[in-house]
Amino acid sequence: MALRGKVALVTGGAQGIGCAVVESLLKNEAKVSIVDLNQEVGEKCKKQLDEQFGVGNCSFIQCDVTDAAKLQEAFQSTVDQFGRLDIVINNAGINNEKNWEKTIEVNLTSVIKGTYLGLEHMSKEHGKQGGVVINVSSMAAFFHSPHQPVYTATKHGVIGFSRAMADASEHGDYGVRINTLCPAFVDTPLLHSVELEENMGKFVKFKDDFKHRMRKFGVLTPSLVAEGMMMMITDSRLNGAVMKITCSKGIHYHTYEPLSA
Ligand SMILES: NC(=O)C1=CN([C@@H]2O[C@H](COP(=O)(O)OP(=O)(O)OC[C@H]3O[C@@H](n4cnc5c(N)ncnc54)[C@H](O)[C@@H]3O)[C@@H](O)[C@H]2O)C=CC1
Ligand SMILES: CCCCCC(=O)/C=C/C=C\C=C\C=C\[C@@H](O)[C@@H](O)CCCC(=O)O
Repeated sequence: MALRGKVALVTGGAQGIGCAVVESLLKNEAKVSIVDLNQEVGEKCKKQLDEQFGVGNCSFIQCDVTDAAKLQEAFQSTVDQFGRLDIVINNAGINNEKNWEKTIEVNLTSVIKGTYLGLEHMSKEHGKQGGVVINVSSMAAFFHSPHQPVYTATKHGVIGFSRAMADASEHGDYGVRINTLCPAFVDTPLLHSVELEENMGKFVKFKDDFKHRMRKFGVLTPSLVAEGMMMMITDSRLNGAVMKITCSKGIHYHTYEPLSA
């Protein structure tokens, strides 16, 4: 499955799920722009990927996705450097119930902004060639927990927004597919934040229940999540899809009842 000649932008691409997706994209000969808040981790990630895949195939742009101007610059810099944009993965996310307003800004508002910026650079309504947007939600949108009420709300929002935008894209003939990825627990640094009072606030007292769920439902690898992401990037039939990835059922799709009066 070659993506030779395609250009991808991945937010939160410096570690965790995002880094695994960046690696998969490079393995399939795409050019990739890594957009991440963390300068040190981002530069280390790019150095490693340059050694693995050769210089010139990926770039790192230090950017806080909640800074609208910086995010717009990151998209433009990507197009300036690689000449086009075909794939946008709005992956950056945090888990902070103390600073819950920030969680909404990163996990939902910035996903909306990243989707709209993707349309500016890919949609036929703007004279572009089309493309695909993958927005990262979570199985938390299907299995809520007392531990992370605002995180859960943001992930519900990502699904609702993405499905509505997929319909808008179809009705408006944008030529851009918009799909959602809902992993269960994944072995990344983010998962360990659930034990921290600085992240969870008063909800940290529920951490034992959360850890029980992790033991019950299992913990996925970032590489399996990247595999699911690549499926939604390359399957041109998928628009408005909601992919779930769990230990019990692997990669599968949520099915919705047909709309009826
Ligand atoms: N780890 C898990 O169990 C699950 C994670 N997810 C979602 O997957 C996505 C990726 O999460 P992980 O890889 O687990 O987390 P992670 O913490 O390992 O990686 C997230 C990356 O996003 C970056 N980031 C955070 N805030 C940012 C900002 N304001 N601007 C730019 N970059 C920013 C971080 O620097 C980091 O490199 C998130 O949306 C998360 O909600 C969904 C389900 C389960
Ligand atoms: C800080 C990161 C927190 C991430 C939180 C998160 O993603 C929570 C996930 C919660 C639940 C996962 C449940 C998985 C269940 C499956 O194993 C299966 O039993 C569900 C079957 C139903 C289905 O697949 O629709």
